[in-house]
Amino acid sequence: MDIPKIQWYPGHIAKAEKKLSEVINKVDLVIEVRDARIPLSTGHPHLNKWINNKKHILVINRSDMVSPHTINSWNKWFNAKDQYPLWCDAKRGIGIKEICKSAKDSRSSIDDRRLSRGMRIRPIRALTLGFPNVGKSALINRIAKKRVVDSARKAGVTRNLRWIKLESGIDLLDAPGVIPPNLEDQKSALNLALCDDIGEAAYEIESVAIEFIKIISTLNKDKNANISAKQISNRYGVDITKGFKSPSAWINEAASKHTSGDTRRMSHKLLEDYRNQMLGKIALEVPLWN
Ligand SMILES: Nc1nc2c(ncn2[C@@H]2O[C@H](COP(=O)(O)OP(=O)(O)OP(=O)(O)O)[C@@H](O)[C@H]2O)c(=O)[nH]1
Repeated sequence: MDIPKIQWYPGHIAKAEKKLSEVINKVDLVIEVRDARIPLSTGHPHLNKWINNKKHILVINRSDMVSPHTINSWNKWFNAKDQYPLWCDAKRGIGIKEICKSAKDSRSSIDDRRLSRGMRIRPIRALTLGFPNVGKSALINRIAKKRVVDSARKAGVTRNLRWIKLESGIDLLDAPGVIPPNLEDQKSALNLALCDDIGEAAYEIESVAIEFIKIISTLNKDKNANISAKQISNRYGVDITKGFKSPSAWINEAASKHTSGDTRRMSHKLLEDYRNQMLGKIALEVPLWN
């Protein structure tokens, strides 16, 4: 696949990664948050190195944005790798109880570990961590049962650490840890761009929109995703299911109908509609068994 180039600054990433490791060192429990539409692209290859032997809960947020069928397939895939993700919708507060219970359950092994190292027992310290825009702040607010962090604010890891006391003997860091996007893998970078996890300055919006149409026309061959292709065809009045020439021809035709022929504006509209769930539940990644 000819994936559009997505730019980033390596120096910026190295600095952000260093800061993140410093924060991780101060906690006992890492609540890693990923995006249900792209559970692999929102996982970072260095994460295991950063979290070392700390307790780790894998949360997949935005469960409302994919189908129950997709969630089932992913569960089978993760379980086969001995991983047990907890799915949630932090916007509506679904799945939060299970995350709190899992954090509470991890207390005893963290306490035992501290005791075995001759350390005092204290409330365990937890950090939510993940790529930009996966829903970390929304999750913190749900876990804390109050608004402690602005859900759209760009939270940094540099300011003073402030802990929120939870009822269960857990102190939760009020700022999320932001993982810098891993853009070496251009396929993941494209998925992150589609889900708005990378600033628009880093990519050419029209080529990303063309890739999106390519993905939809491929998904169209899968009967479980058929609804999305129909929904998109109906919404814009340009058929993506049959008589489909090429992704750029589709964008041109849609642009002539909706944005006075402006393909850039049409690309923007298409991606915003996807991100705002106007196009149905579309998973950009599905499990691949090898
Ligand atoms: N549909 C849906 N939207 C969500 C969910 N969780 C968060 N959002 C929305 O996604 C947007 C981003 O959420 P945040 O909580 O700010 O994401 P974040 O990971 O803290 O983002 P950064 O601060 O950029 O790192 C907000 O508009 C939230 O309302 C979810 O489970 N489902």
